[in-house]
Amino acid sequence: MTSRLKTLGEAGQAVWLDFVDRKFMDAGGLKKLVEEDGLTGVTSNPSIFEKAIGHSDAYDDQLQADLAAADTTVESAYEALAIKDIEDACDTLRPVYDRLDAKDGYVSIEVSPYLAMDTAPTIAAAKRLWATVDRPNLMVKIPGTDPGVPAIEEALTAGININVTLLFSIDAYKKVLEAYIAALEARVAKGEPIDRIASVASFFVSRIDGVIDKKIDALGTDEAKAVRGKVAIANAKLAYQHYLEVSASARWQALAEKGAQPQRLLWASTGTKDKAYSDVLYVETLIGRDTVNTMPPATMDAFRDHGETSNSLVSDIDDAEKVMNEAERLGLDLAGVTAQLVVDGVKSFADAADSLYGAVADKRIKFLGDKIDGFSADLPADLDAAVKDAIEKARKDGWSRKLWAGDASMWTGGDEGKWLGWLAAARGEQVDFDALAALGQEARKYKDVVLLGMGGSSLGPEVIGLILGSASGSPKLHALDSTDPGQVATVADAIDPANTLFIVSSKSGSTMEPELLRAYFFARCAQAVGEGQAGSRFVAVTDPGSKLEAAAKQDGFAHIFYGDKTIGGRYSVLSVFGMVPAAAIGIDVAGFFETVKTMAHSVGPDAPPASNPGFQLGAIMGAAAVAGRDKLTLVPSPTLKPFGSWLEQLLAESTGKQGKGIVPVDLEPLGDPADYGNDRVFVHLHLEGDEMSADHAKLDALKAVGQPIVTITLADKADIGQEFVRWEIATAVAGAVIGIDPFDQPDVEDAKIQTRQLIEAYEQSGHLDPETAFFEDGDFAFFAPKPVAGGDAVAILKAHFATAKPGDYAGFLAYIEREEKHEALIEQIRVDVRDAHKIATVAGFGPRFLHSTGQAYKGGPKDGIFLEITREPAQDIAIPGNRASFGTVQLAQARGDLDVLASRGQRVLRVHLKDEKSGLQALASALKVATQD
Ligand SMILES: O=P(O)(O)OC[C@H]1O[C@](O)(CO)[C@@H](O)[C@@H]1O
Repeated sequence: MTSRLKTLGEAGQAVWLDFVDRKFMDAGGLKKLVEEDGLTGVTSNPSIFEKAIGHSDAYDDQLQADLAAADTTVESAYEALAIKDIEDACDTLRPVYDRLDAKDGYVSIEVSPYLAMDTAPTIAAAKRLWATVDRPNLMVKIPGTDPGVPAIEEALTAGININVTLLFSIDAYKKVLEAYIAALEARVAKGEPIDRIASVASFFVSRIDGVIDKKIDALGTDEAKAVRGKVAIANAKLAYQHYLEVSASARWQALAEKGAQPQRLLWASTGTKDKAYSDVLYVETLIGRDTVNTMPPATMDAFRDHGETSNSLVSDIDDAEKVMNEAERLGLDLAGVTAQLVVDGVKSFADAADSLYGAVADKRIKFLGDKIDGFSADLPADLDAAVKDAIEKARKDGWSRKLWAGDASMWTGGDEGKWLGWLAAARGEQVDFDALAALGQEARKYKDVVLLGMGGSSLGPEVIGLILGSASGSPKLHALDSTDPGQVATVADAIDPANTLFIVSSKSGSTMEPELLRAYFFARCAQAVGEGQAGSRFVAVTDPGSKLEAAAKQDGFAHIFYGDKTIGGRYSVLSVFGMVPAAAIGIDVAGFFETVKTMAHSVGPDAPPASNPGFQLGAIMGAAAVAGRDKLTLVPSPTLKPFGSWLEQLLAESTGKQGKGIVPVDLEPLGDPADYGNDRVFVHLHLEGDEMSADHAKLDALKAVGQPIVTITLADKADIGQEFVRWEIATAVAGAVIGIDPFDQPDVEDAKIQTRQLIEAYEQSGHLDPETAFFEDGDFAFFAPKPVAGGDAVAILKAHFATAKPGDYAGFLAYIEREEKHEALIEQIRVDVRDAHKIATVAGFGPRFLHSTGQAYKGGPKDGIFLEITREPAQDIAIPGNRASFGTVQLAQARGDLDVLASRGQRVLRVHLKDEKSGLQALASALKVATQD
């Protein structure tokens, strides 16, 4: 028996299938429909692929094989899967296309629904899909939105077959038909053929009744009920009347004579949703010449079973008009409904795409295995719920796309969009791999590399140097980010200036410390190799047009590497600021980016927040900070211990402002559950193979009492580059959740100004402004804007920390040399204070931390209790061209810092150690006593 579906074809209506699925096609389902039911086309949309790919394993083999061949973005991974289905469908329909001489036999694939409101990217996507599939019976589907219409016209003009989707109103349809005609006319004007350009205008039917019928039910009157289930059909019939009118016009006839194919109306959304209606309602009522009905499988089965064909589309047109008039009289607002349906349609396809891309992103990460750093989170229920809310908000607002598009509305709506150059840098686009490889070769002639820079210009490269180390035969890296005379001397003594490459690194090119350090080391180098030769051993890394660039040119530096002004210092590690020093110690930067890119692909605009490693972490950090868990406590495994110093700056400078933000806690040894309050999130960064069983036991204990623990695992230390990307994205996201601009640093500037004033006064007078200790003994002198009561050092220290309350943190700001013995003593001090007061502790060496965590201490939450530590340097170092020595500058920095901290309402006390050698030990002992009992 002939299939009833074939009778539709006889009536001039093409039967298409609104469904794609690999298993169905592999089993020959599509071919069978072509052969037995006269099927002549296939349509797909994001919801269809979401059902096919997101909920089945039929695509896993291909995805795994694709990823093994080459990693790629989520969107490309998805497209490869979808395109394979579309190509197969095109090939199955190809005999139909050939038999009907291009009049039918088409298969549609939709451009990304995220683009529905963007003309230019839609055009680009249409062209890309057309070229990739490269089959004449492909149709690219573009929404008929206002921004979609010009894209449709341009794509058609370029010779691409177009299925216009999401049409609900006759007005929108009219514009689309006009665009089709204009495109054909444009081709004729250019002398291009038009006979094989095909287009359908997909008019959605049942969705209209879905909304209108609800309104009718709400009215509840008999006259309203009389048009129930009729408005969508009437609307479609009148659209067809417009088609007929235009087809009869002279303008169309002129094109038809040149072989133009009609742009067929395609009835979409023809599955019956309301069980009260016939399951073939939206097929039987809309049968007419030169149309298409694309049906979901169930509707197709129903029609095959009991559908009746008649010339329905052109019958009862008067009735259709009456229904429309009645709808208007009843105030059903069809115009408003159809406009809203477009918005809802775009949104529902975007939602489907979120779920589809999410499924692909999750599988991609699973199949990448240990090529991508692992991530898991154990969160208490309340935080877990807040994180899920933040993720859902981010998804609904399209943050992963907004971030990459530079849309500042996800933050404060300020100038955030101008500071996103680091995204391209994460894809390796800021650096010139060949130039870096050449530098790496050149640097092999040196024994050491000394990097002079602060904050973002030194911390990232230092982390790379410490974790990855120099390649064999390449120089050793010394990052110098201090004015501490002891620290400067340590580096100066460790190197031979004649056998050293100096990298002076400053984005702004005007930061005081690298300027002074450059003056010092340039003079030493000149002394060693002769005036005029020193420049050849110096490299500058700076943003174009900076003062450092001018100085480097003047002094004949060997190279100047230029940064990107749209990247802030703390986000600059994957630009020249991190990569020049990395190259200098022999790291293969191009190879390094292979692993970095895997993470960059994972956090792209096409990775929805729930499946995006950067957003997952950022949502946790942001939601936790908002809930008062604002002390992000890093627990690194031994090899990864240096990472925190880079991370501290990123988190603190980005989020710590307007009294809000995250206070990073690095290098505080893990304690027992009783040592912590409710203000922490622990992030365990683990390199497989690193031994830390004692810490694991402690983390398990913390987990057991409901402390939030995030675990990040690296299979190889070379994968540390992925963490730069993950944390940069996460920080930007956390900033959005917290509600601040993560790219400015408003409070660091104040300490710099304060310091400059002190130094300028010194340059004039030869001494720093006098200051008076409020208490002094043989070991210490204490300074504070408000003296702390107490008869001796222990009592003063005790009184200072006695103000601690839950949620506060103690900060130890040490303007002394950063070396092992000092680090160990500071660690001891931190543990004593933490265990005594149950508060988080942070520590920084000055002036290094000023360009890093200093922002959060000044601008972030006002719950810090700071102890600043200064000392009398045993040996000071003069700076060429300056009256002030390094020791004086450092002291001025400490004083400026203290003043600004105090002015921001933080509790501050400065202890000046009289004896450089024994002073810190004496302080640790005093604090031990002060924190006992
Ligand atoms: O690279 P530059 O311009 O010398 O800045 C160094 C550091 O100083 C800061 O501006 C803070 O003082 C950081 O943001 C930056 O990373």
